[in-house]
Amino acid sequence: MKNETLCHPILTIKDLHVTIGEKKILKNINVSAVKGRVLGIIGESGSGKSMLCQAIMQSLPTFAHQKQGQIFYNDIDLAKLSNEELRKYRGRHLSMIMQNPSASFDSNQTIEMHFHETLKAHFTMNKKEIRQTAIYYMNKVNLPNPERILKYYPFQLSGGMLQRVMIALSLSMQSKLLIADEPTTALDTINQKNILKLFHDIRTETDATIIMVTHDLGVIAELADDVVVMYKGEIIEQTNVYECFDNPQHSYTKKLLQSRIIV
Ligand SMILES: Nc1ncnc2c1ncn2[C@@H]1O[C@H](COP(=O)(O)OP(=O)(O)OP(=O)(O)O)[C@@H](O)[C@H]1O
Repeated sequence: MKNETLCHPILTIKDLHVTIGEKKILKNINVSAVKGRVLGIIGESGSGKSMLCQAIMQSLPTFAHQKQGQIFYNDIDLAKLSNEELRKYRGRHLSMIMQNPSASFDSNQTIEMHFHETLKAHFTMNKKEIRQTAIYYMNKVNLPNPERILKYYPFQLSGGMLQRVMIALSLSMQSKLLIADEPTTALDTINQKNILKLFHDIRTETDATIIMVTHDLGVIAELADDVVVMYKGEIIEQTNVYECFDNPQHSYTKKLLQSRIIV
């Protein structure tokens, strides 16, 4: 576990409420992510984990509304920024690996064009450097023959390959805060292990902050420094990873941990 006394929050969410119609999806969310540490988010399906990630990115679906609250990235409230201002933060500062990669690719653009658009927006790189960077990160996520994949359109790749391209794209921006919403669900076991090793390396070798949403308590045990447990749109437990496993407070957290032992 990284030393928490040396670190300060890069992200602070205060009193966040999100609704869909009359339904309260996120209620009174207060949480911080500390620089250089991994915050794991766990909770049953539908508890609001993805909505929380999207609220942080200020990319909630149009039918969901942030009713209240502040989302500070350092001392900037992201919820107060215009779309144009947000564009400056997305990329080098904040990026998100989503559960469903196909939704975030443009089917009319090759993978190379996606890298080009993304990297050009955040770095001063020429075409050759963009290509080299893309190949470097595609190798990191274990994609075979990256040179060939660059020429492909998203629909020519399998879900697992597209997921890895998305991870490569996100990593290529070297964001200060990386949000990974169940990044390995579309992957087979070998690639899951490889991606988790990659997150492990980012955690130990850089001062990036990672928010990792997962159903897998093994991933939490392996990667997380801090843990948030969500239940029906609320945070019911927030602690460091050792306390979470050794001394869970909430009955739901205890149930989660017990189910892991039984399985
Ligand atoms: N497309 C949608 N239309 C209507 N309501 C939705 C939609 N997506 C999510 N919700 C509502 O938002 C709540 C939170 O959903 P969210 O996707 O954040 O849960 P989650 O914890 O990420 O679940 P999972 O682990 O299955 O991904 C859900 O219970 C649901 O009521």
